Amino acid sequence: MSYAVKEIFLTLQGEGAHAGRRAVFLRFAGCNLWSGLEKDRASAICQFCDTDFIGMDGENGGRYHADALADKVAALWGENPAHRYVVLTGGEPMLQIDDALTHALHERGFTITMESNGTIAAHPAIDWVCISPKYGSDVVQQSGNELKLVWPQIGTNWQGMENWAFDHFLIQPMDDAAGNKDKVAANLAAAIEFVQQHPKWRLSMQTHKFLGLQ
Ligand SMILES: C[S@@+](CC[C@H](N)C(=O)[O-])C[C@H]1O[C@@H](n2cnc3c(N)ncnc32)[C@H](O)[C@@H]1O
Ligand SMILES: Nc1nc2[nH]cc(C(=O)O)c2c(=O)[nH]1
Ligand code: SF4
Ligand SMILES: [Mg+2]
Repeated sequence: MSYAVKEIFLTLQGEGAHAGRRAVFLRFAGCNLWSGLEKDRASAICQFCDTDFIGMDGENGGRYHADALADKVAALWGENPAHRYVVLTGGEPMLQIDDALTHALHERGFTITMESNGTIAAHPAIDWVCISPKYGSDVVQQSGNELKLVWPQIGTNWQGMENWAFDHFLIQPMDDAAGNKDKVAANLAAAIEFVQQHPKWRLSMQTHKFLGLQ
């Protein structure tokens, strides 16, 4: 099996309970909730995506086998073997993650986080499962480490999600893919209001966006 990779880069985890942690990001190409083409955005299940995940043309992108991919992740991490941390994202990473890749990353000492929309069951070897549900999709992965709900999503049954088996419940304000500042401000206000009303949930900011990181 080979993997279609959009990009791989060293940065800090920007979101969630591990925000601020040094991390190699491995972004897989392709998603099951949107083609990634702007012409399809309005008819997609997930319409607010902030990410280009089409093709293999990004930094260190390409088609890799498991060992070559894990070697590339390790090379980007660098010499220090301690606290090795990789974030598998996309696109939808569960379309491609398998035994061979998780094994190759673990062999090289990495702790593996995955950012997934939860429509495909998480691979059991992943160390930290972050699920971000999308309204209108069927979330089968209702357990893990963090549930990161982008807000607002009209119609979302967040009350039902409070019974899912996660350690952390996070609300992340929806960024506007078209860059509309008024929408961004309104979404931030709605997210703050939500957390003020529902203390089970904590605010997750996309800190990389204001830190100037990738
Ligand atoms: C690009 S997605 C890739 C992983 C997976 N497909 C998913 O949706 O979880 C990575 C994270 O960014 C979040 N995200 C995407 N677009 C966003 C936006 N416009 N505002 C805030 N978070 C966003 C997703 O919900 C997810 O938590
Ligand atoms: N720095 C940084 N942190 C992130 N956390 C989740 C991200 C993602 O796109 O999955 C992301 C990302 O794209 N960049
Ligand atoms: S599910 Fe994730 S990668 Fe797919 S379109 Fe939505 S936010 Fe983007
Ligand atoms: Mg991102």
